[in-house]
Amino acid sequence: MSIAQIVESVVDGPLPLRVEAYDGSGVGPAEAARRLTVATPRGLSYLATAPGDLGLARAYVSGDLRVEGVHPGDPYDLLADLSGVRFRRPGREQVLELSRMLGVRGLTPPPPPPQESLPRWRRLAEGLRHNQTRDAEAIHHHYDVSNRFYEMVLGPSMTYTCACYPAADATLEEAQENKYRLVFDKLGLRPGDRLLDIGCGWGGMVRHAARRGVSVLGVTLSREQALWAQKAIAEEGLADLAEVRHSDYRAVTESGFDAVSSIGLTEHIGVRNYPAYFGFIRDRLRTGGLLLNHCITRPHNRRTETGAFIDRYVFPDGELTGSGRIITEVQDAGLEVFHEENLREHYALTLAGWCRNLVEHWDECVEEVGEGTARVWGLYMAGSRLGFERNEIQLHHVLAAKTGADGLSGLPLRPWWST
Ligand SMILES: C[S@@+](CC[C@H](N)C(=O)[O-])C[C@H]1O[C@@H](n2cnc3c(N)ncnc32)[C@H](O)[C@@H]1O
Repeated sequence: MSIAQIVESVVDGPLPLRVEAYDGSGVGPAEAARRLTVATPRGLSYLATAPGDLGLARAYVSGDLRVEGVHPGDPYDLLADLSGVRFRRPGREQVLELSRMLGVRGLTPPPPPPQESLPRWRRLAEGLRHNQTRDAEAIHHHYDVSNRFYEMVLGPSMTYTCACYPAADATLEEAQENKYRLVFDKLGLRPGDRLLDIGCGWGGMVRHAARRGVSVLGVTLSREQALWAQKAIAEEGLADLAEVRHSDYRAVTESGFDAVSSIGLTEHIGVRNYPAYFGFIRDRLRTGGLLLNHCITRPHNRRTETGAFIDRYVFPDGELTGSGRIITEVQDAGLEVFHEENLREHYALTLAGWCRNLVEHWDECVEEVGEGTARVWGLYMAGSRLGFERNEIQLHHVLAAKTGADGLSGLPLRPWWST
């Protein structure tokens, strides 16, 4: 049996792309726009031993799975092709043949632990996630890759979250500026106010607010981000109003803020920590202060991990749930929700913009971080774009107030910002 025959036997329906392998076999339309080549036995073993996104990603990132017809900085079309393919479980004959080809005894995964020990094991594993040391390591893994690399991918705004496109043909830069304007306006900020921006990245929101006379404290767990942001603040002469700290947000003790912005942090927190997280924000706000929480969500309210590939290669320990769960937790922390909106399609456009940047600066990016890392970023950004387009993930803004005991919010009767 050839590798192509094994592929053919596990694919349900026609293949939209051509697949070839090192044994000389091939399957799928010869004239297809995209071609995948399993170039080595190692590639085959990655695909066979970790079926699904992780095996595919391992083989692709290591170069054992070669791709023609897409740029590695933007493999969107390849992922769109693959997302239409339905797989069947391989039969016993195929598994034996694969085992023989790879020289291993059997590819069947080890049996799962007995049912009764599963809940205990899960509780143990969850307990190990999201302590301050492990969170610091996870953030270091993703955000301290290289500031120069992020400059090339994110562009001058150095903003690593969903933009808000005023029109479909707006540039990424315009859309990021518009997002900061939207957050600033939703929070009703005025000169002299105090803002706390948790998970501040390279300080985009911090500088936006400080330029408008607001006194801002930003915190990030990434040392590289903090150093970059501190330099940018000094160069722009904003040091009187703006401070970026390299710190866990949980270490902030100041309170009485007029507003808190959290842009792209909630994904890192872990759902079971939401009560502590929103409670922390409540305690930092003055009575009447506002929170704007901007985060990636699921279209349902179950707690989900981000997927094996993203968890292993991109964002360790990320977790997502739905906007309903976020709103429930905000309310249970004692805050009053005034508004929420979904910017799902804006994130697809943002990711397309980042992929365009990665393609444009590909050689320099590879030189900066190595081809494997550059490929991981291309893969995860293009895959995330597809996820937003297909409504597998969304992006929600939740605006809430710390309303006082008298119930007076002091807010205008209708939304006070322009969309
Ligand atoms: C997706 S980035 C968003 C950065 C920025 N808000 C932006 O829009 O570009 C997430 C940020 O959350 C920060 N972060 C994650 N966990 C944190 C924690 N426990 N304490 C402080 N910052 C944290 C990361 O360091 C990073 O700056």
